[in-house]
Amino acid sequence: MAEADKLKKNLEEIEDNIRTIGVLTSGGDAPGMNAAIRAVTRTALSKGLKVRGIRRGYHGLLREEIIDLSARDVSDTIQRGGTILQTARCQSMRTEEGQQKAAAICKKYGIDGLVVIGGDGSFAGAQKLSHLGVNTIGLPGTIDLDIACTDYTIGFDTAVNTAMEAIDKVRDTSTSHERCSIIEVMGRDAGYLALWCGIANGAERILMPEESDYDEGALIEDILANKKRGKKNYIIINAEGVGDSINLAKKIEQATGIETRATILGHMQRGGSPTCKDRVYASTMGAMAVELLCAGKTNRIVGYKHGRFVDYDIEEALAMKKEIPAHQYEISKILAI
Ligand SMILES: Nc1ncnc2c1ncn2[C@@H]1O[C@H](COP(=O)(O)OP(=O)(O)O)[C@@H](O)[C@H]1O
Ligand SMILES: O=P(O)(O)OC[C@H]1O[C@](O)(COP(=O)(O)O)[C@@H](O)[C@@H]1O
Ligand SMILES: [Mg+2]
Repeated sequence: MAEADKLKKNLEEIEDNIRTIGVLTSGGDAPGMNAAIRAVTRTALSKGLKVRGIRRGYHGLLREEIIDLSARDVSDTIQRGGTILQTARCQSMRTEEGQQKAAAICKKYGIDGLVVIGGDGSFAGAQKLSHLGVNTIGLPGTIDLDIACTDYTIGFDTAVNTAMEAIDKVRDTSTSHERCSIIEVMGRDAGYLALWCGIANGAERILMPEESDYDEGALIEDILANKKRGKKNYIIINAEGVGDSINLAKKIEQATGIETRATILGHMQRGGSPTCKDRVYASTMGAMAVELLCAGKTNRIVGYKHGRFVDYDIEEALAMKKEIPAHQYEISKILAI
């Protein structure tokens, strides 16, 4: 048999081995997750596979909250925020007992390939399942953009645009009253939303968890100097992980005499209809996850690096470190003069 025919036959055999694909969303929800679920479902169905949706992440898997998904079940979902499968955080999945139970449930329901849409924590769970014999592929789904192996995560584009539009509105009133405004964006451990909004909204100062030991005295000085330069407001974008925006506003007002208000954007950043980019990239990644499973791959994460969709070994991906791009942070400071 010619090499090409052998390869084709091998691939067909591997495809035959995967009969049922499961899909779940885990960790914080993110706009575009539905586009990914839809793409996983329809790509798998188009290959003659069965698709099972697992509700409420690993929590639902352990409770056997498993439903069949048809092409129609994912109709009218690509434009919707949130996740139609619901999501959860699940402590017992962190234990060996929980992981073994989860793998046994996958086997019970014939799930031989599983797509996990979530962040680093969710991938750690996927890795454990892969070691227990369930073929798993992770898709990066988080508004935080804090996954090292990829330049893109599902939901970031929508969330950052939502936050940017909200901050523009706060800026209008802040300028009218010549105030200092602190706007708190999400990001427990990650400053990407803050950095991008800081640049996009022309903020005077960006506070990120990665640079959390900022000098409060220097900040007060800068606010006063900014006023002397003739600027009509002072916008601070504060990432959730840095701390208490309301308290900081009080301190600034006391020290500078400038009226200061804090706005916490909160969960509105996680909702809403996904942008075109989130729909298209999430669809591409969802389809790719199924292709990888059918090619016999497991323990992989799909990423987008240097303009291409790629896949990485989960261990390798979780070991990568991601840093806030220093040059972008420097640019934000220069542009604030
Ligand atoms: N080390 C781990 N081993 C197994 N499962 C994990 C591990 N870390 C997290 N998980 C599972 O993944 C879920 C989501 O993780 P979390 O860190 O909250 O969100 P994200 O996936 O967005 O980073 C956790 O609630 C837990 O069920
Ligand atoms: O909704 P919760 O449970 O309060 O979590 C808030 C956290 O979730 C996020 O929105 C998303 O984080 P994950 O995607 O890692 O779950 C963070 O920005 C935020 O700090
Ligand atoms: Mg996370």
